[in-house]
Amino acid sequence: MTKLVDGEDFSIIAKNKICYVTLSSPSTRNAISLRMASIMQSICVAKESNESLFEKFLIDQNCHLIVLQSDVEGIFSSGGNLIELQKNPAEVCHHYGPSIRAFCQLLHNFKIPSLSVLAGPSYGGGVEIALATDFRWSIGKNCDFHFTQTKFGIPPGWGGSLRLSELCPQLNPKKVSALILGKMKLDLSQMLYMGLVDKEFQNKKACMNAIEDWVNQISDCPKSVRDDLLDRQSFHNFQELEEYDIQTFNKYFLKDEHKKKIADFMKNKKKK
Ligand SMILES: CC[C@H](C(=O)O)C(=O)SCCNC(=O)CCNC(=O)[C@H](O)C(C)(C)COP(=O)(O)OP(=O)(O)OC[C@H]1O[C@@H](n2cnc3c(N)ncnc32)[C@H](O)[C@@H]1OP(=O)(O)O
Repeated sequence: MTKLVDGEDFSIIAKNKICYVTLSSPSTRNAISLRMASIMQSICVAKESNESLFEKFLIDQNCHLIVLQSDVEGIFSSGGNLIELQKNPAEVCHHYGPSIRAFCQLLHNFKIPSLSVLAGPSYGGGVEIALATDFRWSIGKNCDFHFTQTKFGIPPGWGGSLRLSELCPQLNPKKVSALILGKMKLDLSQMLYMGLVDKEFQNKKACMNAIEDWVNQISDCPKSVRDDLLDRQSFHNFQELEEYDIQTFNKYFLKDEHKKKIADFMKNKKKK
């Protein structure tokens, strides 16, 4: 196990090719503090053209998956830290929003998949953080999204509005605005229906087992195939993507590794 961030309320640890980002601030229901945001800025903002400390950590630790989780019972995150935002002047909080946005953008844009494990509800910016990852898996029934930003006279500011339209193409910008203006709540059934939650689990053990199995399957894939598949995200034009998929398929089709894996599969079938 290797630690990038070892805070009491916010940690980033790599273990068995999984990077665990854990929120653990029971006293604020996992609100994102100024200190957490400052750490996010220091590890997510790249200096010059180099990779950020977080990206270097993920590469050096050979991580295949980023898991964003809460270890506070009954909450994922309560979003912006209202107490700190109330008592600090704007100039002290100048980097707060951009730092958290950089963290959310890295979760979404870095080449390996990212997953939020939702075992409790999220509020305001906490929803936006949960939306930043590629996938969301729920544990139990209470993982509601509460869009409370306008309760505080502010629109979402950590990328959540755009992510909603990306994840739910049926939610055009006008519908996203209407949802936020309504301070709406989405419950698990709605989130499953909208594709905002990708898998549901009855308990934490089942969810963690599924995460480990996913990473084992990723590890089982030859590195070059894994890297080529992960490079798909750099294409945004479907025609270029189709050409890339055909090119990479032909790169491996009936080559030695492909033939060997077919032979191993057939040999194991005979043993059964
Ligand atoms: C763009 C982002 C945007 C922004 O930055 O403006 C935001 O994210 S605004 C914040 C959006 N968050 C919310 O709307 C959630 C506000 N909190 C609540 O609604 C409740 O606290 C809840 C539902 C999270 C928990 O309710 P519960 O009854 O279980 O407990 P308490 O309300 O007594 O809270 C316990 C304890 O936690 C502190 N707390 C809760 N939320 C926050 C927060 N967002 N920031 C700081 N501290 C928070 C609360 O003050 C209590 O502390 P205590 O010392 O025990 O009084």
